[in-house]
Amino acid sequence: MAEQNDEGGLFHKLMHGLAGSIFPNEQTYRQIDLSDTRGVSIRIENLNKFFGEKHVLKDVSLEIHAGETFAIIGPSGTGKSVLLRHIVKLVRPDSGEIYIDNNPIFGGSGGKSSLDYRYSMVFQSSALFNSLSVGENVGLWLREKRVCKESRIREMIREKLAMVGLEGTENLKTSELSGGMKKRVAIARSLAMNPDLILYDEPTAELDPVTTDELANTILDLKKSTKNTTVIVTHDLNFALYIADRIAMMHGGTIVDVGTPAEMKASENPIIKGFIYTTTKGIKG
Ligand SMILES: Nc1ncnc2c1ncn2[C@@H]1O[C@H](COP(=O)(O)OP(=O)(O)OP(=O)(O)O)[C@@H](O)[C@H]1O
Repeated sequence: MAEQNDEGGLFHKLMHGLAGSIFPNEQTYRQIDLSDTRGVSIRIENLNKFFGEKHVLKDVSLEIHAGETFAIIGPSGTGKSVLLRHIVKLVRPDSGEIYIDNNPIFGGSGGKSSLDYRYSMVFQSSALFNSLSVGENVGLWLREKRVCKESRIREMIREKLAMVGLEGTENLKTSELSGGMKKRVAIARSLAMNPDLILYDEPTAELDPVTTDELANTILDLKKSTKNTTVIVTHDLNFALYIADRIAMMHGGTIVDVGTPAEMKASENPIIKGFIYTTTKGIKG
């Protein structure tokens, strides 16, 4: 499992199915203007990570622009999730740095180390609390941080559920939902904090093709109504081609290439061509 991070504890973050936020101190929570969301830029420089003898990330460098929907694709076990977890400081690199809006998050030299941006992560499992209703799950972070009055929290829960096409579901039991609905509730919960950065780890895992399409359209709709930066790790090539502004292909712990969906489809790189061929079973289109 991922390591303890230095921003308040891994358990606390995972408990909510989202990564929370990086603020210099707890007081800042009470001064948050939740209507003020921006997209953040991410610059990953020469990141290396070893697990024992295993060199999982090999000098990874990557730039993700503010407001972009960026997909990281590649076969299983190539380091996609490990890279994603570095971006939210669930894992520390052995060397290298990640800059968010030009601030080094691991405290390298040349910038402020304390940041004030909100990020949330939608985990593969959705990580909802079955004992809570849909609305209670969505409102968890807002209530815990007491960022606004209860009446506004209820309003925000309704707004976020509407954004993912689940209006009127706040009183449903979470345990009664389908996999696709759970995923959308998990997204609504992540949206509750109006994140500047939202990360998805294998969002289409365990979803059937119809539900995957619905999820893709939900994410595309969110792109129109939010300014945040979105990073998606997936091995679902078609999903990435459909929703991403740009895509990075990972293979064996390195970034093979980065480009728009059209550029990736037209790539002559044998690793990318091979991945497209195997995931589409050779079907052209
Ligand atoms: N905490 C850890 N301790 C030891 N090894 C790990 C840890 N986390 C990941 N790994 C290893 O790092 C490699 C990359 O894992 P990662 O989960 O990033 O792959 P992935 O590309 O996301 O693929 P998948 O979609 O199958 O998860 C794998 O070999 C995995 O076993």
